Amino acid sequence: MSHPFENLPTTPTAEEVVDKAFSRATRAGGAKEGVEAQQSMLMTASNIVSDNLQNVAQSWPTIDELDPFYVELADAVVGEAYPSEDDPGVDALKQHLSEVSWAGRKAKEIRQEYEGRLVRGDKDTARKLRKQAFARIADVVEEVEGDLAAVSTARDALKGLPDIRPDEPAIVVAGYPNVGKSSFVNRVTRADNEIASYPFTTTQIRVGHFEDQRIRYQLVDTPGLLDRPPEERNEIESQAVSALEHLADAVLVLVDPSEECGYPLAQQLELRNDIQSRFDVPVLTIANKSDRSTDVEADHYMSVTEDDNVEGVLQAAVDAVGYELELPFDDE
Ligand SMILES: Nc1nc2c(ncn2[C@@H]2O[C@H](COP(=O)(O)OP(=O)(O)OP(=O)(O)O)[C@@H](O)[C@H]2O)c(=O)[nH]1
Repeated sequence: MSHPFENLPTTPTAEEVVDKAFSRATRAGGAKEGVEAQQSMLMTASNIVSDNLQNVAQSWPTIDELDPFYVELADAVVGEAYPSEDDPGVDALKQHLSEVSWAGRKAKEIRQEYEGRLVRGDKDTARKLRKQAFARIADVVEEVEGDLAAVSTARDALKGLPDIRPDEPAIVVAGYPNVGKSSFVNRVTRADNEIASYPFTTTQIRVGHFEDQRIRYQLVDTPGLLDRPPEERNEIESQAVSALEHLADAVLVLVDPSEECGYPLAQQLELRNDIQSRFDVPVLTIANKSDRSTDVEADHYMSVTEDDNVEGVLQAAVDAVGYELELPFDDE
């Protein structure tokens, strides 16, 4: 499994749950007669409803136990998927899941309540009571119709998350549009279609991979997130940036001193300063397009299109990550 939401099963609709429960119940009842037939129908319908609804809730990971990167990212993704809720995000999702679970338990309770009464009556009374119980079970499922739909929406949105792993070293690439971020990522990650994109609000998260000393590194490009001043990010985008803070082991801020990208260098460096103050990991300033200009003080210079020092920058990024990962051992 590559991320905790990848294998979530499809969420049934309320109608599907009810249809399945009652059609199976009819079949089960057909095999028996009299009061027994009614008992069997009730039991089947109630079991199917409670199993299906409780499965919905149980198929989800316990969100609070996930890596904070996933919690933040899920919060942003679900927030985006629930535009009309007062308090969108994973808290709303948790609430929907708990309603669905409640309905599953309630279906069981209704069966228990009617079971005893069914045996005591004659055939006609049993039939009447069974119908009553069915109506109540159907009502309960209908009550969580919206919750099931919301769970389904969240599931679909989260299933498409890119394969980003918080337990693998991650180098985040930042910088204004057109400074050369995607040229860099494409240049250094293996070309075998490894770049996975995830459309996210107005933006994407792109992940590519490379290996160094048998360690797999993730190179995360975030066009639309870390490519403009923080005040221009909406709430959901800011949250996605918080997720990246949990993920990043190093950040490469690409700047284009030639200003061919269309943004003044001073503005690009301001973004770098903001990222530096926000991220708690090494942040390297990489001046790209060195074939055009080197007119800035940077940690490294490179030109992606000329292939100049691209490998050197990658090595510097790996070294920065290594420095981060080894820190705890240095304290001993
Ligand atoms: N001369 C020169 N041009 C470069 C260099 N690196 C990238 N470019 C050009 O700059 C333009 C933008 O590069 P991209 O890689 O698309 O930039 P980006 O930062 O990913 O842009 P967004 O995807 O919009 O965020 C392209 O036309 C590249 O060919 C370089 O080192 N030198």
